[in-house]
Amino acid sequence: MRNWENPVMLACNTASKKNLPSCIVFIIIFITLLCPAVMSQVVVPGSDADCLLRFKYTLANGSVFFSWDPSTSPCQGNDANWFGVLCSNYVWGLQLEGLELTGKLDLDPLVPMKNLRTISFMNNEFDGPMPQVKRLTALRSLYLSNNRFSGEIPALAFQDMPHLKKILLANNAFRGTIPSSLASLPRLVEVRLNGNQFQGQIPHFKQKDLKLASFENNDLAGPIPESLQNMDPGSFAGNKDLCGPPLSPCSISPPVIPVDPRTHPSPPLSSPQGNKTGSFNTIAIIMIVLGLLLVIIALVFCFIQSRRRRNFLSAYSSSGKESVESYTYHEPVVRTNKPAESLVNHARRRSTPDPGGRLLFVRDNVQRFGLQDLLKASAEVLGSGTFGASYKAAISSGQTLVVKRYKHMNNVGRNEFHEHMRRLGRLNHPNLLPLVAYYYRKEEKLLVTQFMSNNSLASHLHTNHSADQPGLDWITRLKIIKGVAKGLYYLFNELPTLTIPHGHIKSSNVVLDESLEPLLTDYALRPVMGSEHAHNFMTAYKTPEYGPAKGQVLTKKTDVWCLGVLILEVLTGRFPENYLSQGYDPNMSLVTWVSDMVKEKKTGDVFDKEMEGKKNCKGEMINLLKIGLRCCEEKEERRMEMREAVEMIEMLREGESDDEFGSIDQRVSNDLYSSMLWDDDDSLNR
Ligand SMILES: Nc1ncnc2c1ncn2[C@@H]1O[C@H](COP(=O)(O)OP(=O)(O)OP(=O)(O)O)[C@@H](O)[C@H]1O
Repeated sequence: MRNWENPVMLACNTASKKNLPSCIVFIIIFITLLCPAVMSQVVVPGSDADCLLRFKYTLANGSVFFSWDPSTSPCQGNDANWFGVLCSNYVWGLQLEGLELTGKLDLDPLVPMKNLRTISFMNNEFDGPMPQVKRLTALRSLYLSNNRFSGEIPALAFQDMPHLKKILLANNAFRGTIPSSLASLPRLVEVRLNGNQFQGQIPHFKQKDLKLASFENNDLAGPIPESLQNMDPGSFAGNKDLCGPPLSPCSISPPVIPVDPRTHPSPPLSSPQGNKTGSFNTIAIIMIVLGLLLVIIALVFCFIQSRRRRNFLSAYSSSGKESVESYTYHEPVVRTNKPAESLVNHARRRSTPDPGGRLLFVRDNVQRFGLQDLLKASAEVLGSGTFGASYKAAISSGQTLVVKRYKHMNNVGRNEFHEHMRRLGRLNHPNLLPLVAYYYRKEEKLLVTQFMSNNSLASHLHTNHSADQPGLDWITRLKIIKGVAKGLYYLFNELPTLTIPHGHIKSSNVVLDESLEPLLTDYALRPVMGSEHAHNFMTAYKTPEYGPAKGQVLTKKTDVWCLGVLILEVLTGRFPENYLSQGYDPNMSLVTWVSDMVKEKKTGDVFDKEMEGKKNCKGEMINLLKIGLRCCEEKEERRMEMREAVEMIEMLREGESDDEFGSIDQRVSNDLYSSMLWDDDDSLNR
């Protein structure tokens, strides 16, 4: 108070004795000027904003929420102004996943938020005890999986939570018994407790609607309650003392029947019957030993045979050494074309897929094949990317598939992985390469897609061209960008809860079918990707908003930036060198180069010299360049929305537009863009 009282007092002291009216005028002016500034900082106590800000201050590294600005409101209609907040006029959810948040989680500041229905803090590094949730009475779903919470959960932790339907606590370090209040939640539909150290018996879950319950990899014991006996046996795996359906029956020790020695006298030890039993036992033991020997010989034989096999498995294991360091994008398609046999010779025989495991299919309209079919197929290494290697495998049924091996998807539990894959399997768009099947093993995963005969956009843009292999012409490049934009827009609409719906947009993740129609690959993998690997290699993390100085918060506009870079790459034919370094480096950025060229009035020199068909298309090419640059505005608030970018790309025409600078020029004009002029470069008139 003192600080702002002083000028008023000072003015009034000087003025009051002689001129009271001027003092009053001064006060009015002062209040008029000060009030808006003060008001904008005022957050109504108990409001959503107030609760969220108080919650933010409890977080050890809450400073990452730079968008949680007290002078703005968390929601604007159904759109969120604040990062991680889910809005529908009011705040109904918080989704703060994969942000490396640490420390204890204190949810008390959120208690007054009576509309808060869902909270997710999955894939962080919170530790300490289970946060107190039962005062959040409106909660429908609670997601705390993949953190480091520990200790026992009090029996009544979930008491009086009438609406709670989904609880995910998987892959933490909770111990003690499963809280009884959890089993009594009236509307529970899904509960995941896998990957903890829960002990004792599973309580009797009474809910009729319970659809999914996972208890695997705990220390649970005793019979599985009758209410859960219809669940998948996999839900109980990894608890060595659990028994009863759907697992094997509990061993019941035979009842000890008291025997009356007068009615059942024991046979004498040296009776002839006893001798017969003894010799029978000896024969049985010999037979068992012989049987075991035969089994061992058969296993050794199979093992030797499998090492001789020249197939996908060999190629797979031979490149098991391929690491991130060996990734050189300068040769975008590392197409070895080595026959499988030569790969066998260099095989390091590292980990191989467990032939006993199963391929899981995520869509119905594909011909089924098994892991064994892939193992037998002749394989070709397509390349080794940042996640692992990709193999082309032609199987006997005639299908040609691509098997991509991911080594960095270990921060997610089995069930979440399965669920995410099923979610990807439901996506269906002509510009998305559909996931066909996948294989899950703890340390690595395989994703199977169809092989696309025209390779990747990267291979077309960055390999040497010749007379019989010319570079892509303008019309094809525009068609590709239009397809990519449509595919991205579909992802944005279908996966609205993902912070970065694609996350890894780059030209090698755009493959082309026989008519050069583009299909996006490697999309929506951030939820199942290890944090460290994602930060180091996914293109989303090579954008200006990501970096220690910028608060490290990615948003949907991160994908927009990557689309912009792809547009510039397609138009210039230059590879974005920044993708080879970690984080964002403006000095290596293609965006900086293009912007500088434009500022120097050399726009015409920006376009790929190998792009045919440029004649009479200058206006539309410049328009696409402008859209690319508007997608690459460093300040996110100036960057286009995906919807806007897609609409404008759709409006572009293959040929010349009515005026030289194109039909959409007004919508993308500002100082930089209006300085874009086409210089008279002969190469542009081809
Ligand atoms: N379904 C497919 N059809 C044809 N080519 C493909 C297919 N999937 C991948 N490729 C090509 O195989 C090569 C290796 O792909 P891979 O996805 O392993 O690495 P990348 O895309 O270069 O990098 P990252 O691992 O970061 O995605 C790339 O040139 C890619 O375009």
